[in-house]
Amino acid sequence: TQSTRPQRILGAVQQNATRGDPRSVVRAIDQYCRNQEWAMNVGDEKGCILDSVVSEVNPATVLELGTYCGYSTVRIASLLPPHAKLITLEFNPEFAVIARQVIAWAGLEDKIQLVEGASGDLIPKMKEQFGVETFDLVFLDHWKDRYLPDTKLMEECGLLRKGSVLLADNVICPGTPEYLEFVRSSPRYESQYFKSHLEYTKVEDGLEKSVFLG
Ligand SMILES: Nc1ncnc2c1ncn2CCCCCNC(=O)c1cc(-c2ccc(F)cc2)cc(O)c1O
Ligand SMILES: [Mg+2]
Repeated sequence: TQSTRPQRILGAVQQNATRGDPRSVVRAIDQYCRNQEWAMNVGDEKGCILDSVVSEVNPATVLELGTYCGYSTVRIASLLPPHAKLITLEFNPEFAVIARQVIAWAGLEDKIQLVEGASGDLIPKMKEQFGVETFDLVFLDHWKDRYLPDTKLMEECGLLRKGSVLLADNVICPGTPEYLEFVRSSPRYESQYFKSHLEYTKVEDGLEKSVFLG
């Protein structure tokens, strides 16, 4: 039977990456997606910007919206301090099955909790079900029309504190116009655009970093 793209990405990891070596997992996925077939990972160019923001924030708690195959999940978790935790939400069960195996190959199961479900349903349950107070860093990489409603939802649920950092992928391509307008005009956020390119292409895209001011 025909394999799926996420299954082929997992195969590339298992063939080319070293178990327990997260950076080799990231490299294997980038090489596969650049040379064999495109996939919607944040990729190596935007990934370097992601790395610098993660290192700067040095977060104890991270929320990722949209896991896909776990590329950015592994990339972020590989930079976290010892007791830090990353919760990643994935809607698609097929993607979740693959992401769990990619995360296991990287040896990062202890830092990462993958939860299946829609962000709009799970965000209000974060405190009671996952014992989270607030998130130091949120990486938004899910449905582009959910970035704004979910940001408002996180505020309402008390999941953001003064200084929490939101980092949003794809603010140009596919684009998140309502979200951009909101974080750039709201007095409660300090935003900065990092110009880059859509993963594995020359098309413009970028990351928007927004600090919640409380
Ligand atoms: N827990 C949850 N709650 C809600 N939605 C949830 C979810 N978990 C998952 N999803 C649903 C996310 C579906 C994938 C989102 N990402 C994207 O749609 C995406 C698309 C492109 C792209 C660009 C140019 C093109 F020509 C084609 C595609 C690039 C990217 O970097 C992207 O991240
Ligand atoms: Mg993306």
